[in-house]
Amino acid sequence: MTAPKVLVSDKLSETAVQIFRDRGIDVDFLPDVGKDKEKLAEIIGQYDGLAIRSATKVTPSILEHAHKLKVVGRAGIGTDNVDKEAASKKGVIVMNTPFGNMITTAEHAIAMMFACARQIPEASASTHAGKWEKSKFMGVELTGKTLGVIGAGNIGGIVCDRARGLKMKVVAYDPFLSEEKAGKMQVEKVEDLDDLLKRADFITLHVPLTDQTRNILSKENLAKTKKGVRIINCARGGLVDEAALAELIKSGHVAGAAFDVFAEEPAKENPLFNLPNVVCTPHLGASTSEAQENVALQVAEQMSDYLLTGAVQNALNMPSVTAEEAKVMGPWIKLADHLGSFIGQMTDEAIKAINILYDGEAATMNLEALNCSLIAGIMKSVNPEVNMVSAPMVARERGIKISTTNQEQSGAFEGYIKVTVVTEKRERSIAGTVFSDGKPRFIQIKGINIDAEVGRHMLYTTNNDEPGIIGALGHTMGKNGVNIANFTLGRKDAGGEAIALLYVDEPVPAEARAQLAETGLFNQIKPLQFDVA
Ligand SMILES: NC(=O)C1=CN([C@@H]2O[C@H](COP(=O)(O)OP(=O)(O)OC[C@H]3O[C@@H](n4cnc5c(N)ncnc54)[C@H](O)[C@@H]3O)[C@@H](O)[C@H]2O)C=CC1
Ligand SMILES: O=C(O)C(=O)COP(=O)(O)O
Repeated sequence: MTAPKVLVSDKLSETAVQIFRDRGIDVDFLPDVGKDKEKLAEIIGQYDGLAIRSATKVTPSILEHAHKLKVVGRAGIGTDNVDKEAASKKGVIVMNTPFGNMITTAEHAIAMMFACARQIPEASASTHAGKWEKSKFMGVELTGKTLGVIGAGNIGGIVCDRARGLKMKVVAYDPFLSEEKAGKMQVEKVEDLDDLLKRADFITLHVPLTDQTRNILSKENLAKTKKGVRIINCARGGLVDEAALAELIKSGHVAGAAFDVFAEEPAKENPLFNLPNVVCTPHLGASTSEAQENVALQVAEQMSDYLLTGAVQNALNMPSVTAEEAKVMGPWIKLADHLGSFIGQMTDEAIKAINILYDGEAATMNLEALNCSLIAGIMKSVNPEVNMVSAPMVARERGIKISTTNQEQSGAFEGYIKVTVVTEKRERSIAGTVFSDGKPRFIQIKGINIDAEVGRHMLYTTNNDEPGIIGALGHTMGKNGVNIANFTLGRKDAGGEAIALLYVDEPVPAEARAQLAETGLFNQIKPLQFDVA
């Protein structure tokens, strides 16, 4: 197997490069290429992985050129620079490092709050200029003031903790924050953003940029704030209406602002620039040596794990699979893919629903990952580009309802997976298990019990149970030079519906299938292919 190849297209710590190399991955460290979208589009086709920070924009047009790409790793938290929908469609996993820079960013928000409260940057510049303007820079204390935290997740939570240490009163607006957690954090949870806006002396933002949070501090909301408020944004540009804020600063309603992030970055011009008591930093929230080591190390480990073992951690568009799970579940993931593939190859009408039953051992596994594999197996027969990442989205787009049931061991097998697909015309089902040799087996088709090893090339036939079937199949394969590796038969009742599944060493040619059809013994003759590698 050739080594996977990764491109580092932003300024990551070289620790990442070392880790990729140590894990046997080819790596190109081109930290300026992320800013050059033409160059990135030109070279991205060579890479299995792309490691980025916030400068590289992973757009649909970049992804169009990313023919081999399997994973985008964000050494940091925010992934708003990655088009996750386009990546999912293309089957590319997007992962981030949700904890590596959270302390550093929270500390930056606190530093910005102090800087704004005491006008430190302007006072420093004035002192450097030899002006000694002692009376010009009158500040405010933080002790006893109310801090309004919008978004109390990882970073917001640390900011709350630090602010409590500074003896501030903290009110948090975060619909996903439980009363219990708020109680533990010693913050007051407000249900209504207006409540926070009216009461806060300082407001700090720590939400991701989404359709719900975009412009959360709109012109209208900014107007509801308390006179003399100071606003800190170390989360994302686009959360605050910068022009409206600039007007409120000029009018004296807002006493100051401290921004690390801007609607347009790199920010060369901005309505907030050069206003009194506005502190600006160039997206430095995560820029400490500690945080950069953390995120570089973590992203390189996560990407290497995925490329080398299939383990998935911190992905935004795929369920997590630990390295341990990847090892144990490997054969089951393969089985799920084969079951889906059987159904996909057999079905040529629109699928309405996929019902999946997990029994015994299978039910104890990471079912989300098994579902993804199974759905991918089904969808691949329509679109070979579909994989575990894109399959759920493709199924959703087609309006397919997916339901799963799990149950304790119910039969002779320690566990099995059964999938039933519902179309306009019929229901079709297949079940399979993994034997102790780690090989997936089909154990039931159409409710008929069988025991079939899965091969790259197979032939599936249905017939009425009558003499001559084995002979006809054996004779026809022999006549056409097709070697049979394994032959499985099953029937419902004597003389009733019967099936045969042949595992053959080469594809069964059309001529051989025509000869079988001519015998008049078969209701259905279907060549199948499975990805057994
Ligand atoms: N300036 C910088 O260099 C850095 C900025 N960031 C940014 O900081 C932000 C926060 O990151 P984390 O704390 O790690 O994220 P997180 O996911 O841990 O927390 C976000 C919180 O926002 C809450 N939330 C979501 N929608 C909301 C809404 N409509 N209203 C109120 N709350 C809502 C969520 O419930 C969650 O608790 C992100 O935008 C991230 O990109 C992160 C690292 C560095
Ligand atoms: O982690 C994040 O969300 C950040 O915004 C940090 O961005 P950066 O890696 O410093 O470009």
